[in-house]
Amino acid sequence: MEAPRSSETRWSTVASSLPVRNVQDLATCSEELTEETLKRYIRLDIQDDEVLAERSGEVPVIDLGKLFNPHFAEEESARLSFACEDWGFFQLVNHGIPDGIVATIRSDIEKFFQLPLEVKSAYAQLPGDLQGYGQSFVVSESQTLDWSDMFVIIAHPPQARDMRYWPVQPHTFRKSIEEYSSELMKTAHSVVTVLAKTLNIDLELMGDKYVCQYLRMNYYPPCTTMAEKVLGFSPHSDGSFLTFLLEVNSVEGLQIRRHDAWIRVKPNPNALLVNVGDFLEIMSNGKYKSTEHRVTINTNQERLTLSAFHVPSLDGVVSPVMGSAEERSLYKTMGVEEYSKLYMSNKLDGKRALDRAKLM
Ligand SMILES: O=C(O)CCC(=O)C(=O)O
Ligand SMILES: [Fe+2]
Repeated sequence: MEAPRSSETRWSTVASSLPVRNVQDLATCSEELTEETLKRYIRLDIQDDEVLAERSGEVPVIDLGKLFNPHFAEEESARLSFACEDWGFFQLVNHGIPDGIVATIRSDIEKFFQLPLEVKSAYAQLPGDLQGYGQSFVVSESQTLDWSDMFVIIAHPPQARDMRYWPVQPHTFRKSIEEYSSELMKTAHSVVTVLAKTLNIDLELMGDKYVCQYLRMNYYPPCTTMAEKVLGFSPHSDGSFLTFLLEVNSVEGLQIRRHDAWIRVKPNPNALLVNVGDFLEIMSNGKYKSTEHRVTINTNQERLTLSAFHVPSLDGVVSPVMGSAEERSLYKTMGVEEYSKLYMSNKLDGKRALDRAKLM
């Protein structure tokens, strides 16, 4: 066992979460699925939301190979820039992570969540820790709960890893996490290099070198009785710089907020779904948008995903970088740790952390 590292202890002061019932287990215990237990998950506010199913294929598709091919680079970079400005989301194809590595991590994640609860519980979150097997952040007894379980580890930088959370079952898991993580670091670096150019920001200033990578495996069990009244993940924007989502089993569920409605995202098994996080919105002075999104639940199919959050180092500071001397700064300069605390506490008072970073 390794000693806790400084970044881990620091994160522990950022957040602490209340323990709640395991959702995967609850979903399979039919005698427990009473109105009383389900009450904590029901949302009265989502039935009237407009969902535009017919637009699910519209998320921009960006080809990483083209971004580095002299024949296409200019045009593809412009499309990337448009995607970040107008959508805050894009499907990244030709992303360079070998098929075998993606296939193994997909099957390891499926196998992990199939393990008995007692086995998974060995990785339960320690009090105040963001890492481990458990639920999304819960701050009060009255908070509406998400219909999902998750498993979070820090994968990068290697010295920030806490091996107590690295699963030993299935036996290939540690290796597949390690490989996926390091391939994704390369892919992310390529994307950040192009984004820096589109924003005319020095790559050094993008903080890419000091980024931490959090891997969060999400399990959304089906809800046989009232799928349309619960959410797997309540609406939020990501407290990251960039997020890279791998849809592990291609079961639909993610929705993006767009023009006051929700757009369903059709899973693309060959792509990584990338989104702009709050820190990139701040750094680009609002040019690139950290878009709200949520996850809905199916009646009979489970959804599995892997989110990789690329977050600036807690020691860092994020400030808007202006394109010209005339441009007005729209966001405060925020310490990453200070912002992360705001982000974690926003469920308490319902105010978005990003709005509090705005200068108005
Ligand atoms: O699982 C998904 O589809 C989305 C997960 C997500 O939004 C997140 O992890 O921040
Ligand atoms: Fe998210």
